[in-house]
Amino acid sequence: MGAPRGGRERHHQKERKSTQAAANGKFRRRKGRKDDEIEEIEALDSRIAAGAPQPGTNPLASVLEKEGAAEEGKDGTLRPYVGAKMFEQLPISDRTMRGLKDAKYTHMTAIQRAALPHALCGRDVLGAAKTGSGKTLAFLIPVVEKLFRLRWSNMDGVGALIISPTRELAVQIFDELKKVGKNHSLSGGLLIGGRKDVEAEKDRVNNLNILVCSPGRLLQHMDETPNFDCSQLQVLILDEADRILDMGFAGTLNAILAQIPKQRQTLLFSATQTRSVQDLARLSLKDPEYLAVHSESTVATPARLQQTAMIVPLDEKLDMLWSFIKTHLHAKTLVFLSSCKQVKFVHEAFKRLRPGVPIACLHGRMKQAQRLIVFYKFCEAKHSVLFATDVASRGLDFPTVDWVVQVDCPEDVASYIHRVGRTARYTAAGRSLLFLVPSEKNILAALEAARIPISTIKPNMSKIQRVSEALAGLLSKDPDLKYMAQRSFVTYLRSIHVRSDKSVFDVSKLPINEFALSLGLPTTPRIRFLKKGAGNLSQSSHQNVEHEVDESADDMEKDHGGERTNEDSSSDDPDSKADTGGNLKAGNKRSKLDRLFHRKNADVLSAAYDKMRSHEGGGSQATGAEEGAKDDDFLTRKRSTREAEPNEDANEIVSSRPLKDSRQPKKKKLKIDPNKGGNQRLVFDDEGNALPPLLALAKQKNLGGQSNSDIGKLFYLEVLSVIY
Ligand SMILES: Nc1ncnc2c1ncn2[C@@H]1O[C@H](COP(=O)(O)OP(=O)(O)OP(=O)(O)O)[C@@H](O)[C@H]1O
Repeated sequence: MGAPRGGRERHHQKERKSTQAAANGKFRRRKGRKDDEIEEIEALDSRIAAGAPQPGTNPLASVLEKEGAAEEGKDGTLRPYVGAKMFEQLPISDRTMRGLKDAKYTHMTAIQRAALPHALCGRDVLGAAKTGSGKTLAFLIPVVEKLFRLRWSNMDGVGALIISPTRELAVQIFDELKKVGKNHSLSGGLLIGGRKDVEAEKDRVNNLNILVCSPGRLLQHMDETPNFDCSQLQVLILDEADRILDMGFAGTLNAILAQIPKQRQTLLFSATQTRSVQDLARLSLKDPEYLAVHSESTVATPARLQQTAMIVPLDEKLDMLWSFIKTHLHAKTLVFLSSCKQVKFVHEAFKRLRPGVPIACLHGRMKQAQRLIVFYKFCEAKHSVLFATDVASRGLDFPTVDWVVQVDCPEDVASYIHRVGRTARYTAAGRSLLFLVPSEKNILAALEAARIPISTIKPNMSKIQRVSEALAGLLSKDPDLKYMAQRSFVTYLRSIHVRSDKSVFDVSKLPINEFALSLGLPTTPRIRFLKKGAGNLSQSSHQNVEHEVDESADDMEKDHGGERTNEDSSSDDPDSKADTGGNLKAGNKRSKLDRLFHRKNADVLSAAYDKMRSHEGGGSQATGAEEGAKDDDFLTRKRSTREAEPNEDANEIVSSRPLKDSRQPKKKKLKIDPNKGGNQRLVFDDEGNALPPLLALAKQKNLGGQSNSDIGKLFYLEVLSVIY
């Protein structure tokens, strides 16, 4: 039964009226929102212009009288912001402020206090600050704010490029961008090598406003993607610029710079600044503000980092590493080796020996999805050991790393600083241990000259657990493992051979036959590159010399030659160079070592070894490990060098945020807004193929209990996702 005709008509009229009223209301609300936004932008612009810091000054030197968010413009004056200590004192939008609050970012770190006032004014910045001191936010906030104040929309295309040296770092920056930008209606994308479906990216890339990229992939899009348009670009960010150059991306970077507008803002950040970065800055920055916030610091590494070195004969390195792991079963440890092949071998061999703690490896020859699985797993692990090459040394923010162990000596001081910087991040404490073979002792003087306080310690020999025999047993049963050991042996010697500073790296001083035995090899592999000019190192006189290791096999693993490729090549990775003679190039750079050592704006660290000893029982060290002894039993003090003031950084980094929070593992948030037009979330399967949207939605529902492959998928789900 229907309503009487007149009644139904009246009912429809009423419905139409209310729909129209709702539409008008919506329109008014939307218009109101727009007006509010314009008003907010005008207010921000005025405040930024009125309070701009003097060019050439460091805002850290100023102090704002009144803390907290005073009410804006009540008495007609515009609130100053130079010298601000809290984000809410800055002229930044309400949307960004809400994002920062949700992420529990309230107080700024020193580099943020120094760089943000200049960067918000649109100035170019060359920023240097210690590892773990918050450089990422120092460049992300200006990016988001600039585009917001320009009322950038999807129709405007690419407004900002953020270039990172490694894929993992790009992923991490993208995670941080999502926190800061989540309340903005800007879109962002992650463009990194190692994914097959570059075609799908090509369809979307033009609609995205902020691109976080590795250099190779970005240039690939610039060259191959029809209509890829960066002509409206407003901001360029170069994170870890010196690493981008060290990895051989100078050519790629030049090609990128040639294709973007000269009229733009450029921000360039790194914990270590080299001559090449200064050259790059001259080329790509205009009247930049040089902000080196820790240059006056008495130490160049984080204040809460306790650093030690230990002289370890080459043929005892694995015993020492094994003993360290066994005595630190309750720690989270990052172990650096110099090449992929060493990482692969040590990881595989130790895995078979079952140390009693989860172990994993990360290097540039792994498939991209696998790399991200390892990356996220290590982020979330409480007790774990990760064997890595320098692919993990820059910028990566693994939470709660207790120890960084450098089994192989870093190439230079900058490399040392970045490696140890994976621990003691933000306000956390951490420890590091450097193994040096006797002939590498000279690097200690260079580290001291670079204001790095490092104590020399010696192991407690009664705690040493030998592994060579166990390795020999494994290798005798497994030819594949034996081959890995041979290649690890050759690659290590080659890495020393190509380094130019012979006062530290002298292959002729190494006990190579003993080294081979220590890896479990019954005979010493023959090494082609040592035949000539290897000084007193004579392999041929040794009866145990084996057939030459087929180095051509190594060569076959070389990068595909170019810096750009769509596939899983290592083109975006430092390892591709490290394993294949790329060190020669790096070796040339070593002629600049002296200048590096005397660099003024490196990082900082402090921490007396005495304090380290008294630290016993704190953190998650080996206390309570059933199988192992305590670390302090294993490591004993020999000599202490310069000792820094314990709380040097206390005034520079203040946060109301509990320490625990800064060390929380990053949880991925997946948000779907089906009403959002323009940019669509792309979803890829394990092979990197794009999935239809509905299937993608179905898959996202199952992300609760993540298997390994789910974690890999998480990364792909976020490629080209929208920032809400
Ligand atoms: N203002 C802040 N308040 C609280 N935590 C912060 C703040 N700024 C940064 N952090 C946290 O400090 C840690 C280190 O920050 P970030 O990774 O940006 O350091 P970085 O200087 O870029 O280090 P690296 O030189 O190693 O790349 C991160 O976990 C980040 O979330």
